[in-house]
Parts: sequence; structure tokens; C-alpha cells
Amino acid sequence: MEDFSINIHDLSIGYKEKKHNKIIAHSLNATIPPGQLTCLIGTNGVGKSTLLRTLSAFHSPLYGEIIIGDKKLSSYSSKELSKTISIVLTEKINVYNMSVYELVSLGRSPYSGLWGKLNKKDKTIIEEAIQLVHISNLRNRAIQTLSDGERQKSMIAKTLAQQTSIIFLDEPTAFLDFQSKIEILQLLRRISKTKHRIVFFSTHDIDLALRFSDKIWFMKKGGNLIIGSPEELSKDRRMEIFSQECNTTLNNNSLLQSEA
Ligand SMILES: Nc1ncnc2c1ncn2[C@@H]1O[C@H](COP(=O)(O)OP(=O)(O)OP(=O)(O)O)[C@@H](O)[C@H]1O
Repeated sequence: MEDFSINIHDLSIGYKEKKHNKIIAHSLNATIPPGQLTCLIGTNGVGKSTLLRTLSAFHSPLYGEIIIGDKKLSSYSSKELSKTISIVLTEKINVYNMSVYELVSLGRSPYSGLWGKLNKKDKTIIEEAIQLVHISNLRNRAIQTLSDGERQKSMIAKTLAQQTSIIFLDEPTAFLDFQSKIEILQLLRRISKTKHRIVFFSTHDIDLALRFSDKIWFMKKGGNLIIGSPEELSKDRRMEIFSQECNTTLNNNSLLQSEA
């Protein structure tokens, strides 16, 4: 696993339509370094999922480049992608009679093949992922019996077993109770720090995101990005737009309560 950064150059994202392209955001320039927890916030429909899908190669950019390491994202083979990027979506997975252990094991499929036999190294990596996410007690449980928070943790363990340098998560705290939201964000922070990964997630839980993240990407209506640490953003007058757009009661105190 390599220590990658993501570099975004003059990126336009959106959808190709018959008459003209539907541009969601344009002229995006940014870098996402490893070892940081980065959070993407913005109102409904502003383009967060579109950006996540574009950065994870599920969706093509309209213009511009995404460079991962020293290579264009568009030049990665699907095999290379599966060893570099993992994405956790909010949708419930429709699998029955699959245990948590089996789900986490699927993270090894880019290395062993979907039906490949797990070797000793694979088993050690799966075990480490289960330990790091603190779900040892769930290993034999069927996925469909898990709570939303337990399922979310299991999905995160699967991405850890996949050993990708980059982990994207689309609204990982949606549908969770307050305690589970905190646990998930603490976990994501721990993964970004101890494993030196890029962990990039979208959320509507703005106060919590500000508390746990190293960097905030605020996507404004029209697609412009304001990027900064919670502390930097607290001094940025553009945060007034943030408060208005997100209709939040955010104050500087909550911005400055970053977790150590
Ligand atoms: N396949 C598509 N074709 C055309 N437009 C789309 C498509 N998918 C999404 N959109 C539009 O793109 C815009 C951005 O959607 P997106 O899902 O990225 O927003 P979001 O910020 O993730 O929203 P939310 O917070 O509600 O999940 C919306 O106006 C949406 O209707």
C-alpha cells in the first residue's frame, strides 16, 4: 500500500445530457494528503455524492484531472483501482446469511479473487481489521441482523481489509444514533492517523464533522469549494454563507472544539 495524495486540477463534475452538460461544480483545484480526516459538507443536492463518485472513478469528470500518486485516475485499471480506492455507501446491502467475518473477508477479493482461498496473510489482515474496528463480538453475526451502526462498522472493517490508501464514505453517520455517530467519526479519525490513509467522507452532521475532522470542504451552492481546517474556517467570513446555506446554529466555540 502506497502513501498517496489526491491532486485535483481544474476539475468540472456533473452529468452529460443530450443538449448540454449539467455542470454541478467547476474549476475545482485541491489536494487531499494522507493522514488527514477530510469531511465534505454542503446542502442537499449541492453535489457531494457526485464529487465522491467522480473522485472514486465511478463517474467520469466533465473536464480536468484527478491525479492519485503520480498517475491520472483515468489511467488506473479496475484491478489497480480496487487496491487503491474503497468506497462505503449508505445503502443497506442486500445479502442474507453472510456473516460479518465473510463480509470483511470480501475486502481481500482484489488480492485473492472473489472465490479465492484466503491465505495466512489474508486471515491476519482480516483479523486486524476486525480488531481495529472493535467488532470481534460480531464476527459470526449475519449481516441482516446488525444495527445500522454495527453494519457501518463492518463495512468499514471490509474497506480496511481491502488495504486501500484511500477510503471514501458517503454519509457514514446517516441513520445512526448520536453515540454511534461519535464512535464512527472517532474510528475514521483513528484510521486516518494510525494507518496514514486518506479518509474522505460526506456528512450532514456538521457540528460533529467540525469536531473530528482535520480539513473541511464546504461545497457552496453553485459548486465552489471553501477548504480549511475548522480553526481556519472559524476565522473566514465566508462561513456566514455556510451558516445561511446549511441553516445551522454553528458558532465559533463548536468550530474550535476539534478533537486532539
Ligand atoms: N444521474 C444524474 N443525472 C443528472 N443529474 C443528477 C444525477 N444524479 C444526481 N443528479 C443531480 O445532481 C445534483 C447533485 O446531486 P448529489 O447527489 O451529488 O448531491 P448531494 O450533495 O450528495 O445531495 P444530498 O446531500 O441530498 O445527498 C442534484 O441536483 C441531483 O439532482
